[in-house]
Amino acid sequence: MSRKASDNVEYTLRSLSNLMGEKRRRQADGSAGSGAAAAAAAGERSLIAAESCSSLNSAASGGELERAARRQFQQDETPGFVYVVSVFSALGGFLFGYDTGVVSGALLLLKRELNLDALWQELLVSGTVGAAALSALAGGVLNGLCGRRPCILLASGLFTAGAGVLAAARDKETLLAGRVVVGLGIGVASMTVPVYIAEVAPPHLRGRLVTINTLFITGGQFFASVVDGIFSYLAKDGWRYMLGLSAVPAVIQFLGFLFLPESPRWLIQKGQTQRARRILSQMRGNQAIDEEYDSIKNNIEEEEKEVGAAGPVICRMLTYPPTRRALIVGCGLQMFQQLSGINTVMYYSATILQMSGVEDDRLAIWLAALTAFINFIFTLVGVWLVERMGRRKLTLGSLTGTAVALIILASGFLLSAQVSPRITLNPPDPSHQNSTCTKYSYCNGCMLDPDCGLCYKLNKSSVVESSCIPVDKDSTMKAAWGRCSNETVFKKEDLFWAYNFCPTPYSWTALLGLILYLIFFAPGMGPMPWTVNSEIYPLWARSTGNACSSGVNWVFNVLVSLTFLHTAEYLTYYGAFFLYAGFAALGLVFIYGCLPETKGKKLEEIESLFENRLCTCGMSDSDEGRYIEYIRVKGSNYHLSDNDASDVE
Ligand SMILES: O[C@H]1[C@H](O)[C@@H](O)[C@H](O)[C@@H](O)[C@H]1O
Repeated sequence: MSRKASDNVEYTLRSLSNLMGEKRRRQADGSAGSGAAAAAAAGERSLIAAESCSSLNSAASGGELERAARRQFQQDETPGFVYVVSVFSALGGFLFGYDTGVVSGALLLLKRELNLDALWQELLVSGTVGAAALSALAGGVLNGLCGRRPCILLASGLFTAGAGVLAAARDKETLLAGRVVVGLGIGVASMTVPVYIAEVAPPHLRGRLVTINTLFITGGQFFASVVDGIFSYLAKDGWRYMLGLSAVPAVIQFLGFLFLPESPRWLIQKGQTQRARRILSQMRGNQAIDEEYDSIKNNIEEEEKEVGAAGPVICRMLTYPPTRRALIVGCGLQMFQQLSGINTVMYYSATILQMSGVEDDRLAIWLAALTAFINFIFTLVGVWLVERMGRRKLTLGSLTGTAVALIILASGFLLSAQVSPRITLNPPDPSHQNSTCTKYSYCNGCMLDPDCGLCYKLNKSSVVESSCIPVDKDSTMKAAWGRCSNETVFKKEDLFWAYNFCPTPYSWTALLGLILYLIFFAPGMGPMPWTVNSEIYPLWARSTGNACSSGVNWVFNVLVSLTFLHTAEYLTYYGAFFLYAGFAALGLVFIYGCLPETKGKKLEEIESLFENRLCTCGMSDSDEGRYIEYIRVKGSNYHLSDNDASDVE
């Protein structure tokens, strides 16, 4: 991906002015009296400035300078080191995705082996997410005090220790301790990695490199679902492999980061300027770093003068309007990411697939891996699009599609509920326990009750002889008693068992909604909240800003996942998905009004985008639609889309 030198022509000042001279002669021959002719009377330096100005304005004749400058630019290779550093840090994203994704498969085995009740299953899932929320918040202070590198080392240490504890656990209490340790690692990694990558990346690649971190998150989730699928065949101790495997990338990251450098921006802030310069030039290869270095340094000095250094950072952020606005935008983005229901959709993908006619549990697990794969592949599309479309357009387009997909998904559930099969048989309970299952007259009620399932026959695709029966405590694939209690027997007798879904002719609508949801969500709403947050805060507020917004992400993650089943009970499935569609629509209004474009800008320039009132921030993207490229001509910086080339020397 590094920029390859297209040819080896060295464009010096002389060759550029020769180019200018030639063009001037041609212009004088053709039409006299151009603005360039006037500039010809002035010295060589101003001549070049005026010439290049007019040459860039004229699409027909300005091509030479632009091409020359572009060729010079192309010789500035982005060193592979930046990619190495980004990939090693993004392993934190991989572990975030893996550890949050793997638990659903592990629980299937654990609940049988360790006899886990619903409360313990819940604790093992939300213990991690809750710990992540807390440590993301604490990570802000750590990042500010100790730097990005020690935080990444700490996160990989926690991931390794957690994986070890989980793989060796003998009881549920130890498992919970391991999950909490892993959660602490996830929280620190989720807020540090995007910040670190944004701080080492050159501006034209920043969006892409930070988005790679989310690609690794979804990659981790996909890998986890494959591991779950494979080890689900191993009834004894399969969960130990599932939970312990994450130690491998964690150790790799830890070892790698022993040799990788600290963020140069953090070092400059702490006054370690020599080290910062050395690392910055390592990251920029053959490009001059003076301008970037000075701009970071001046920016820090100005920030200190403007905002002062007294008081806790969060108070200074809240009382200084540009950072307050940035914080609202950053936290809002993370909140709407979770409120549009990604984790519910992912978690319930197996159910949605079952609704659409996939009856085998194991097949549903593999199809859930397919869902995670779609999420991963379309995040890759986001990596490709982010520097082309920019953050704002990508997020707006993605959320619009997500809202439409949620409406389709909800309609699928609604249609299915409306044609929900009637319950026609009510066999007596042989155990004489009063189960709630007998009270339902339609499959829809039976499906929403986690204790019941539907046993039925099919007569040419219509459901007949249906009964709502308690589900077996050890396996959701069969009933506790009656016609559907013995899998091998009932399958031979053409009986079917539906747990968590109702067989209806409209189930494909929900499947269509699910696929569209992932296609639209993954390239934009998945990665952009992380990418944008890594860019919008000035250096003094970056750690705290990212800590708060990551904390918001995790808090809403827990809220949405924990409330889904209750929401579905009160509002039914379609009600829940319509609710998420409503949140997505609100998110659209928020993003349209408040999210400015940050593409191509230096981190130090971004603060100025938040100088206007919040609701007008979204309008301040004057560069939207323009392709910005900084090129260096003999050590100076030149902006191809600027008309003023007076700094070309
Ligand atoms: O950006 C990520 C990604 O979209 C994941 O798929 C999701 O599980 C996370 O919650 C989210 O923060």
